[in-house]
Amino acid sequence: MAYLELKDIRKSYFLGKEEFPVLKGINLQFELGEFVSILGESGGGKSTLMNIIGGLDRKFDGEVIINGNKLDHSQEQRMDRYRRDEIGYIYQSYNLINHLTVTENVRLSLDMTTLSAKEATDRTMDLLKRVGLSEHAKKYPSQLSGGQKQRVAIARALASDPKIIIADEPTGALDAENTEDVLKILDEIAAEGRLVIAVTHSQHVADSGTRIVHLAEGQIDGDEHLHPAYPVDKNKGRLTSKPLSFETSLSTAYKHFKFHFARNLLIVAGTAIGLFAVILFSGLGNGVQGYVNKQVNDMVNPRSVIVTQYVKGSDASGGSDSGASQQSMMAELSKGAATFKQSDVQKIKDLSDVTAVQKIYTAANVTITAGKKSTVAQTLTNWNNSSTNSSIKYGHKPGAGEVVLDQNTVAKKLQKGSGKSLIGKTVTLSYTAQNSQGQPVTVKFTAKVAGISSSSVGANYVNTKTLTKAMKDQSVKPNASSLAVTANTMENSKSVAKQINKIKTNHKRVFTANAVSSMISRIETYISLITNILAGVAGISLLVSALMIIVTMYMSVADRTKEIGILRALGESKKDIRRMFIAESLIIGIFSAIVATVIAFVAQAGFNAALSKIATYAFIQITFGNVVTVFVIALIISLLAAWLPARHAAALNPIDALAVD
Ligand SMILES: Nc1ncnc2c1ncn2[C@@H]1O[C@H](COP(=O)(O)OP(=O)(O)OP(=O)(O)O)[C@@H](O)[C@H]1O
Repeated sequence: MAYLELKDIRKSYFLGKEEFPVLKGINLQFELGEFVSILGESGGGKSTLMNIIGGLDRKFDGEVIINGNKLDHSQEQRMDRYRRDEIGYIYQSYNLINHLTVTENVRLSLDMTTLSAKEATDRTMDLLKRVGLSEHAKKYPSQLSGGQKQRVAIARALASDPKIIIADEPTGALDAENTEDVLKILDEIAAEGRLVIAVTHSQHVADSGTRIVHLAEGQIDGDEHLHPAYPVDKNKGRLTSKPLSFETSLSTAYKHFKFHFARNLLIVAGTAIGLFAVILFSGLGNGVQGYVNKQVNDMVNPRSVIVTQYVKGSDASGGSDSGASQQSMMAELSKGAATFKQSDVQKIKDLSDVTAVQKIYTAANVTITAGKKSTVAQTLTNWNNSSTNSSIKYGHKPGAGEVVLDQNTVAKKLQKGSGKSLIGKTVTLSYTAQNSQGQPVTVKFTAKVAGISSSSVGANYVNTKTLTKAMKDQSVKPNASSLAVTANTMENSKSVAKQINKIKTNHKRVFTANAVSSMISRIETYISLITNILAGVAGISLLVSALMIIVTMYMSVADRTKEIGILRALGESKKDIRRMFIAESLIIGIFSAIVATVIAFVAQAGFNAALSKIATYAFIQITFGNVVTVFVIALIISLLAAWLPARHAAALNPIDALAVD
């Protein structure tokens, strides 16, 4: 039984409906150890026949029988394996992969064998030595002569230890000396017990083999045995093939990425800008949200509910979520409203979840004098449950006979510098109020500065007893402007506010209550709205990034069409080709995400340093989660962007791909 048998092979090409028969019933038998030359006129169908034997062409009639088994083109994986195991291709135009070195070109098929990395390297070096190219191992194909390129191609064809070597005009582009070298190697290959089938126009080449088959008009018109076939050692071990691993696809993709580094760098830069925008805007959202929370929490206890007397028409929604702004709340505080009835206050105290109710007294336009300097504070409030220690920058909360002054609006005007040195000094405070007879009187008292506060609304605090005593001294009745109600938890503060708003006396609503936490939620909603708008802008740039990757991938497929043909001829499957392009796109995506993250952190440091002049707060706060999100987005974009081009590449017909110039 012949090792390779062709039975009635017929093949036609079609141009439109017109049929052009090329092979018209080829019957041939080949043995291992033969060096067969196929001679024939140009256009006679020699290459077509080789593509059929090589398992690249599937549209033909007849049978190719290898070692007793018929090739079944409907079995994609078995055909890939056939090309990997049985066939080594040598082309007239070498068909080396330009972005791989000589070693890497030869190694390609070995990556599809079960050899270990070291064994594969050793075999590669042995093959290069055999074809006399050890010294050129690290060169790229463009740095080799024609003869050297063909010897690399021979080494590559031999690498996976195939039984059949197909050489399509292997010496067509070589001078006489190189032709002799190549013929000698081909003869040695046959002598090793392989079947060498060489297509040639040259009688000299044909005479170097063991047999000459002549093809004319699509039929065999001559079959001459010059020498007997070389003997075959049937016990010789063979390499075992395996499908390409994902790591190899990844490393091939990385080599291509590196080879076109400048171009890819631009793509990475473009993609990174989109990702950078996402990461930076997310960080800005976090920072601003954190800043506002801090500001609000520093100023007022988030568990507190500020309650004022209900004035008809002043609170349209009547709900706790009406969300008073900071200014309106402070304005309410300073208004000086009608007296809270003790019985009404008791109703608040009786509510579940309420832990304390305290009156807030507010004096407006208070003149504060320290030594020879004086200034006017817009409001002065007693220290109450809604006040927070964190609003005090230096010193402590006001005890009996003590006051805390706002740093920017008061302290800095009384003392140069931070105002810290005022702590411990005594200041005089005075303001005008009405006494119980309705006459204007000046409430005046002294207090020791206990601390300096710093908040965006400029709050000055005095000890409650100290303030009420000073009022009483001038027969001014202390009227609370509002109540500071404290809920047991921040979450409950909203429901407490709702319940307070529902309190009725004689069927009339009594209070307007605003939970501080509602105010925070409202602000957070605005911030997340702005953050989302910014994310939308970033989304558009991401879309552009994705388009860039798609264009790059399509360009890459176009660039590498020939390479795809070569890899398919070497036995790579459609899946391997798809994976190679997806891997390259993933590399671009990951590089872009890394670049974006690095730039974002640099920008974060720069912006935060610049913004520290406005407030000592990190306005951009990139979290680990933001970084992870950007990497996930980058991976998704690159996968999506690679999908179509990769499918297109995998679907290419290997023969057409090889024919591309
Ligand atoms: N894809 C194709 N579509 C249409 N016709 C084709 C195609 N490929 C080859 N042919 C035609 O088939 C015939 C045989 O081509 P083939 O390349 O097999 O010849 P060849 O014997 O190898 O020629 P040469 O010695 O010049 O390389 C030629 O007439 C060619 O024009």
